[in-house]
Amino acid sequence: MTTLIFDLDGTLIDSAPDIHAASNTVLVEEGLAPMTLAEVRSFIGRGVPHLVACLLTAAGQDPEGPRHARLVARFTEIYEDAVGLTVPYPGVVAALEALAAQGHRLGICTNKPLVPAQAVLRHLDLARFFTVVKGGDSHPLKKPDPTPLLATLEALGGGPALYIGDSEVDAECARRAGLTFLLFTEGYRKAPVETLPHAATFRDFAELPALVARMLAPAAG
Ligand SMILES: O=C(O)COP(=O)(O)O
Ligand SMILES: [Mg+2]
Repeated sequence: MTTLIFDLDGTLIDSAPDIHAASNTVLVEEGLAPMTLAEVRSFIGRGVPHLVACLLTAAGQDPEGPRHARLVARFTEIYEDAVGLTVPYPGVVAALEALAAQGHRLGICTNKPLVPAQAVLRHLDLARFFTVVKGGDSHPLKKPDPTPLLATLEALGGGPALYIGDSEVDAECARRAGLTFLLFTEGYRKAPVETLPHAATFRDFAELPALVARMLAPAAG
């Protein structure tokens, strides 16, 4: 048994369509042009203030101007329970069931704010798997700072742990926290796999229970 901590957006769930829709609502309300799903997806991973700064920059606006705080507030309001377009990646539920049945303690450390993170976990019936969920606003610093990941681990009781995520931010956070990192390759990562520090990769959640078992097995020989 060990502690397994998961990232959320781009790892357990494909939430980009809801984040895209909320982004375009705030852009259009501001008189700015809507953006494509691919563009908005590339802005996900460092929390809402960063996402909004990217939206403003891409729209040719000052990312630090007075609009920033207004758009963060409006995005937060719209996105609080925007769950209708979000789905778990294939195989996620079965993998979590298998890992929970093996007695692993499961938690989440995401840069998504806590309220929408909990809303989407409830909506997709995933909340039952996780005893601890930390959001991007649960601590003063966000990933890649190691503080939220270490706080998640501590809340889960400490001990040996793996962090499972999809992005540069997660890889860097795990490295700084001293946790073994497993990279899900089908999420929102922008850099090539080989440029991210990681212990192993997987592209299908059906592979994860066996991969976790391999990572925890005492080294052969
Ligand atoms: O909401 C974000 O920007 C990222 O969320 P994640 O940390 O779950 O990938
Ligand atoms: Mg992610």
